[in-house]
Amino acid sequence: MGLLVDGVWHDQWYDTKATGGRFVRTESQFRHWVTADGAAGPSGDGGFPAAPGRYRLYVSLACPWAHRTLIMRALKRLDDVVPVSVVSPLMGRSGWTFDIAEGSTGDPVLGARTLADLYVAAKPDYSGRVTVPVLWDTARATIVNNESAEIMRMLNRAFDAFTQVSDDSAPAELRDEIDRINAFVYANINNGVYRAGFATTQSAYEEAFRALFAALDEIEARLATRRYLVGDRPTEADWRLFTTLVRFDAVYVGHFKCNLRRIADYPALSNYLRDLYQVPGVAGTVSLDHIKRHYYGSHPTINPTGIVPLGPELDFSAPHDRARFSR
Ligand SMILES: N[C@@H](CCC(=O)N[C@@H](CS)C(=O)NCC(=O)O)C(=O)O
Repeated sequence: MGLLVDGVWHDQWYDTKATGGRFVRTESQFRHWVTADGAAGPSGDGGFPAAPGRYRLYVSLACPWAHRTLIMRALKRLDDVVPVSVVSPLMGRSGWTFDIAEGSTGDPVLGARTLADLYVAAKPDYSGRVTVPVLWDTARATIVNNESAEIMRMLNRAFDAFTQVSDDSAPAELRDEIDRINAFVYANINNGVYRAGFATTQSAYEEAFRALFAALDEIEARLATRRYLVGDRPTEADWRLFTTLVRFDAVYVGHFKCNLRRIADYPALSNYLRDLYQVPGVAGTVSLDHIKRHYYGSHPTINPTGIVPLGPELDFSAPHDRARFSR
């Protein structure tokens, strides 16, 4: 694990000293948008028109943020339109790599050895973290965007001319409600598990842990009376929650010490998780192998032996009770 300073790689762990042991996630820096016609989006510059095969998505199958973009690509059936490269699950001293022997698909575009090579190719003096997901533009040889929330919204609509799937997972009339739930889920659950797991003081851990389980209780209550978080079809809000839930019992309970309850102990959340998993296309985006190998193998300050636990037994394909809610 490390970061780039003026384009040079430095191998160092997160610095939590300045923040009282709290893990604070940094802002993504590449914020251009692919749009249907190449006009500028909500941030960054224009000049990135949607086109089949032009943009490549770089993901880790382990990473919950990258995972949400991969789900959107699967739901919109953009597999041939936006090709994907998968990094190796292990994030070691060189950060994310394209080590094929370790499970990466490699990088056919630049023949890069590490993800940092892509960041430097896009911006030779880049300073900051080298994170997945990355949306790369092969025409301009640069990073369009490295913020998963925004890449999700691009995949949701910008490529509609090249897919049969016109579904909108963030429809305008539900947008305010989706944004409200997303903010709550992000702060307390998606990022909450990391704030618990990467805390370096007891009080920072306890603060994150309490907020996490209070939020899960609140979402459990909401999902006891409705099939999805917002509206009567799965929306972006559900997919953003899903990527944390699907990792929870395998990784966050043990590795990140989020062990008050498992998702399996929540009746509504566990059925909801299976319901979403069984949506066509979604199961193919879930790799518990990459997920477990990444977390247990890449954080030596938390798990120095790197031993990957064999359990728990999980079956997301088992029947669920969610069809009782009318659509
Ligand atoms: N805000 C970013 C966060 C992405 C992120 O933090 N990804 C993690 C993997 S789960 C990463 O690449 N971390 C490497 C690092 O922090 O050095 C997004 O949602 O796209």
